[in-house]
Amino acid sequence: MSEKPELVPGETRKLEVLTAIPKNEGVDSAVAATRRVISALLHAGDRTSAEMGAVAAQLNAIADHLDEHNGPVDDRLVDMWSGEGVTRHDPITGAENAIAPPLHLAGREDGSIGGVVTLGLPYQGPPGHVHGGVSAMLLDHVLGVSNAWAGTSGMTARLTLNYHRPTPLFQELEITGRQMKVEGRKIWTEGVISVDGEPCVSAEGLFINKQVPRPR
Ligand SMILES: CCCCCCCCCCCC(=O)SCCNC(=O)CCNC(=O)[C@H](O)C(C)(C)COP(=O)(O)OP(=O)(O)OC[C@H]1O[C@@H](n2cnc3c(N)ncnc32)[C@H](O)[C@@H]1OP(=O)(O)O
Repeated sequence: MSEKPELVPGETRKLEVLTAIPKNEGVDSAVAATRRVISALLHAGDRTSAEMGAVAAQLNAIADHLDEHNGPVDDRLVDMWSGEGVTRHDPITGAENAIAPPLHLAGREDGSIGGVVTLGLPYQGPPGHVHGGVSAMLLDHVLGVSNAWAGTSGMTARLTLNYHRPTPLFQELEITGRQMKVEGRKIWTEGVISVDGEPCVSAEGLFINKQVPRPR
């Protein structure tokens, strides 16, 4: 992940994609297929007429095949962190991560960032609505990327969530974030998840300017 230099007064940035663009080949295409499987399994449940024993055998065969060709996890960690720019593996935006919805984010000239995402059954909490922990995960990440976009990043020290109304599944959610203030090592950042312009969840984060070293 590259850090952007601080904006000087009067400087603006063009809109910029801040998340990995999924490819229709390689691991990205397999991950996209896996997301379909996760969703379809949850949709199926135990009342399905599908033969789940056969499904489990097929999926285990795929996992065995991948395990046979995978190297040590330490090497993979180095590989994950070797590039500059956006991450491809995180659980919110990662094109290589099947648990990521995935959310796509872009930086805006006014210093904020934003993106849209529609969440399905794997992210359900209350009936037909998004799990509160999932909203917190999305907002933590969006606040973190907002800091990267603003040029001063840190680790989450405190995240305060306000849940204003239930967040619906199967509807387009807009998620925005903005760095508000930096004082010494302390960074204050805010974000919101909205539907049809109405806020569902808002977040205030305190981040501390500290970086965990990359694996080498
Ligand atoms: C483009 C793509 C990019 C891609 C960008 C990808 C973005 C990913 C974003 C994900 C963000 C995460 O999930 S990060 C992972 C989740 N977070 C963590 O695991 C953090 C775990 N906690 C820690 O490591 C530590 O506690 C830190 C780093 C937060 C702080 O430790 P430290 O560095 O030793 O600092 P410390 O001296 O304790 O505190 C410094 C000052 O902050 C205050 N402070 C510290 N913690 C708190 C707190 N919880 N609430 C209030 N105040 C606090 C202290 O009182 C002190 O104030 P004063 O005395 O100076 O006034």
